Amino acid sequence: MPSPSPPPAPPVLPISEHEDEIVAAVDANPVVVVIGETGSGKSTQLSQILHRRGYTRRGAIAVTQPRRVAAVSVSRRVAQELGVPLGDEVGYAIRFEDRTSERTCIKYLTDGVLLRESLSNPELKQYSVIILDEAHERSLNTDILLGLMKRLITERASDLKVLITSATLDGLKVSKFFSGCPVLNIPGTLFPVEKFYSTERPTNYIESSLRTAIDIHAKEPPGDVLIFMTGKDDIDKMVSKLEERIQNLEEGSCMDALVLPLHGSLPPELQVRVFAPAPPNCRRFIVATNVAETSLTVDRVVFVIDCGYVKQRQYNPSSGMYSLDVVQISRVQADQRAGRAGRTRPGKCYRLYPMSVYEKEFLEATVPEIQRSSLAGSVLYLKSLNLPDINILKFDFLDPPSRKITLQILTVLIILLNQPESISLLPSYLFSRV
Ligand SMILES: Nc1ncnc2c1ncn2[C@@H]1O[C@H](COP(=O)(O)OP(=O)(O)OP(=O)(O)O)[C@@H](O)[C@H]1O
Repeated sequence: MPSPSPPPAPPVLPISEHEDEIVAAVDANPVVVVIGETGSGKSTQLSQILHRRGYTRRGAIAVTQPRRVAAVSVSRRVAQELGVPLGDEVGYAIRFEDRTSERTCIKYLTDGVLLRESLSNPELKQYSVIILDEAHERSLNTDILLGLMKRLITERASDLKVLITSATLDGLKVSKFFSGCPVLNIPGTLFPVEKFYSTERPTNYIESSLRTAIDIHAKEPPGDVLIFMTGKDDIDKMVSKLEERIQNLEEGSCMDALVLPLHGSLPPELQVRVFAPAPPNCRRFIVATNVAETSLTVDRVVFVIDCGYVKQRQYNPSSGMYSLDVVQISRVQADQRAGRAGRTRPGKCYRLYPMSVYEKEFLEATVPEIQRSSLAGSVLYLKSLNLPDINILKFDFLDPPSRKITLQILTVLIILLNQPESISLLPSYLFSRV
């Protein structure tokens, strides 16, 4: 049998050049915030650095990811770099799938899975280090984990280290939240990404993305294309139209092409197709939602097309309902999207909006989920997690809701539990946003 090919040599990434500084900060502090540009090596290298420097002797390292596909793909990459089988020293745990073993000392998991683990083991004693990666996404789960970490570092005084990492998080705010913990800024990316802007917002971003994709295919050298769409419907439309237009190109005028969708409701075995080797002389078009926005490295992606929109769940206080709306992305999201190119070679990002829109209309960062949710919903969610010894009124949020309203919500929820018919008598502000 042929012997397996040796694992690729780990790349020297900006973060690796700061190894001593990172380890010194972690040695000396219970919490450290690491801000590093996209592609600098936060997701794949921090866990390996701390493993190398002895932090897994007393427990495992947990690294949270906001999305399942990222937990799977990053753990696979780290296992490959360390030359170990996935599920052994390096593994992952996502909803419905646990690929870890007794030997696992670096575990990638979604923030939801870590929260569930904290129900059965409130002190999370199995971990010596917890890394909350991509914290800038500010999902409700991340915000709850930040509060839990604050409590844990007091309870587990000297035997737990927490790292909070992000490409763009407001480091000072998080540092203040954690009593002035150090913030390490790691400059540098591996490869440059050239950005191109449209002169105006397209009236139809699907059509505009299609034209850009075909243009790249016809004129640019080999390299895969990652196209950001807002949701499954857009993706399905885009995939079929793109396949049709590629077929209509003059035979022999372009290399072969393969179009692949990537979104959260795709079964895991179809999601991971984007990481499989491509057929030779073939350009792949990966049409994705924001699941491809953070932590993901798809080897050979050289071109990114960013429509500038995202589908976001938000609460509407006047109707008392949640809706999934297509909204403008934030600058942080735009930079994360551009950062998917230029990871393994120089890249290009086509932004289907003018630079002035990026600079003046996009929000700096995505509005935290807690501020897009109904306060009653968030309180109920926190209650439903059934976290031991949690007093919701005292729960430490990075952006805490008002104590007065939280108290009213709790009172109302207790009343509703006993008299559900009284809901129509309640003032609507109780169900408004945090
Ligand atoms: N699956 C992979 N195949 C090839 N190279 C990879 C892979 N995963 C990571 N890399 C290399 O490691 C680099 C760092 O990746 P990593 O995910 O650790 O960065 P990051 O700082 O967490 O980025 P981001 O904030 O954008 O997620 C990539 O830019 C790329 O060069």
